[in-house]
Amino acid sequence: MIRFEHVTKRYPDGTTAVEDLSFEVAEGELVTLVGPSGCGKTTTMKMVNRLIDPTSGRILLNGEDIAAADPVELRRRIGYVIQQVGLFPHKTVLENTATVPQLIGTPKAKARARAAELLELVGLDPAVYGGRYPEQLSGGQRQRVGVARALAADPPVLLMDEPFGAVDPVVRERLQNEFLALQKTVRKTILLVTHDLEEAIRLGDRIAVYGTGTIEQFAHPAAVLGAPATEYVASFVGADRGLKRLAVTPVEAADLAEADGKAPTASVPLGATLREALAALLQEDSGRIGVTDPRSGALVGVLTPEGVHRALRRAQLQEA
Ligand SMILES: Nc1ncnc2c1ncn2[C@@H]1O[C@H](COP(=O)(O)OP(=O)(O)OP(=O)(O)O)[C@@H](O)[C@H]1O
Repeated sequence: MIRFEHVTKRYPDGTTAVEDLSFEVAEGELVTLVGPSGCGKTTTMKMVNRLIDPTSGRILLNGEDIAAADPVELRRRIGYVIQQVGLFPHKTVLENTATVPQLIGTPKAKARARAAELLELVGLDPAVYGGRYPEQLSGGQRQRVGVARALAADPPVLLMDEPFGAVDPVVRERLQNEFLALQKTVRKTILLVTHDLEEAIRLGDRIAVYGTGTIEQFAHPAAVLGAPATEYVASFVGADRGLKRLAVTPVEAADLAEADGKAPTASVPLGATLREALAALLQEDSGRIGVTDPRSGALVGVLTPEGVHRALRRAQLQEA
């Protein structure tokens, strides 16, 4: 869906923001870009909707080189959510949400009906909040409006730059969870920038861990945590509670998929830690291991990297 091919961006002052980036985001996938300040995340993102053009390399959207696309037309297909939300202060919540559909010619009544639906979807009752102005909302509510507005034109692709950055940790976590539930329904192709590893792990189907201007590892969250590709990723991840969480979180029945077909060769018992399970999983070319009943030894189900990911998310929620 979104494909970077050897993309480099050098700013006129000589700063190389990103160098030789190549990666692909599949349709319906949520990829988080994580890394320290100044590593090139925002530059990567802004090249997708042509707020910035690459110095070399190319970016394909659905196989089409975006360098040939009309930027205005391109941005209609790509929703953009930024930390400072950028709501129009003199427009109501409903008007703000309906802005893009109206710009592209959706009749006013229809655009507003759709806006009300979306507000409902992001957890804001349109009857209560629709008529308010942005300054009459909390930070978290404003961010929800930002998400609703980005979804209003129903773009297949969403770019989100620290979308939950400006709120306190408790609200942030709630917004993240609501957003995950929403993504299950809308299945957009999403690139989300964050400097927060916890957020990257919780939200990402896959994570791109940035060094300086390059991606050090692009992988499933469990692989980033369990098998960091470089020393740099290991130290970035090591500073986090993620690895410790692997060591203290048990494999539960809810994390497993059904054991159909051939039984996996390796297995761990239910209740083994995620770290043990991940160690076994990383040795298995099939990408799945069996999980057995600790007493009878009977196969209970199979564990895949997605199961480890689910278990980690569960553990994070329990800690919250
Ligand atoms: N217009 C510009 N001109 C020159 N250098 C720039 C410009 N914009 C960004 N940079 C530099 O490019 C590098 C990457 O910046 P970018 O904003 O992409 O990083 P980031 O990872 O998003 O950082 P943050 O998390 O702080 O937003 C930084 O060194 C930054 O100073």
